Amino acid sequence: MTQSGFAVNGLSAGYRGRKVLLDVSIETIPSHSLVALVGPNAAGKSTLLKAIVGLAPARGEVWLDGDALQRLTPAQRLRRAGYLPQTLPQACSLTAYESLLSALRAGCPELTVQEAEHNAESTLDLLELRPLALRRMDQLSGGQRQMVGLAQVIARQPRMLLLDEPTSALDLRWQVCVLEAVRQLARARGAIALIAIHDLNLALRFCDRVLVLDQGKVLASGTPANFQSDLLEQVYGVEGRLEHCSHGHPLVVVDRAL
Ligand SMILES: Nc1ncnc2c1ncn2[C@@H]1O[C@H](COP(=O)(O)OP(=O)(O)OP(=O)(O)O)[C@@H](O)[C@H]1O
Repeated sequence: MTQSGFAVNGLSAGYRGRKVLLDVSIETIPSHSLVALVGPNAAGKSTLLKAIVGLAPARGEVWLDGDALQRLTPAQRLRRAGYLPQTLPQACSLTAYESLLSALRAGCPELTVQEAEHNAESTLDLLELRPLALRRMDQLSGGQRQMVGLAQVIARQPRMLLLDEPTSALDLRWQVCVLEAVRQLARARGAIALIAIHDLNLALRFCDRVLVLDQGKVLASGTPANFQSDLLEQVYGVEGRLEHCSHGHPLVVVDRAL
């Protein structure tokens, strides 16, 4: 692959001989894009994100701007693709700002102090986190710590963002703020974001493409407008409908579990 963008070809991964991802391929995702990675529990979403950054053993090709990421070390991959795990950052005695700066210095040692401070401060502004800057991490709520974790990834300004359920601990307002901020990064800086997310309505509302993973395989991939309601039964085992809200956005309504 020589063009810019991100793609995966024939990626398989597993744990101790048990296969979890089976020959996953993702067509080229261009710059400026947000892609939602959806699917039921244990489908392999986290494993896919980890395999991309080299944190889960995998075979296959992962391409970013023509470079084969699988030939790089996990540390080198993490420089290109910022990864937010499902786990929250440590509840330590550092302030949110100190923890952000320290993650930034560890991840981007080439930055001067002024550059690191500038990146940290612009990230706090983007995510509206100034009010938390001087609060200790061990005195923040779970959602607040999740926001700081996201800030740690965004402040490094990676080409690609791999976010594992970045809104799972957040209330309605912060869920929207996070997705708007990631979309702004994609649109303004040309970043690519792959976001594992359970909330189909957020995925359909904010992402350019939705990738449905089920039992370790890509079952469907398309724009939100092409999302098929049959997938609700097939993948999630629920009876549901796809409606459109008064603003025209697709909306998933679940009637019952089957
Ligand atoms: N470290 C591990 N060791 C062994 N098996 C694992 C490990 N991590 C995940 N698995 C297994 O791999 C499968 C896929 O897990 P994964 O976390 O990738 O799914 P997921 O789609 O992210 O699920 P969820 O939506 O519940 O977070 C599951 O069956 C899980 O039990």
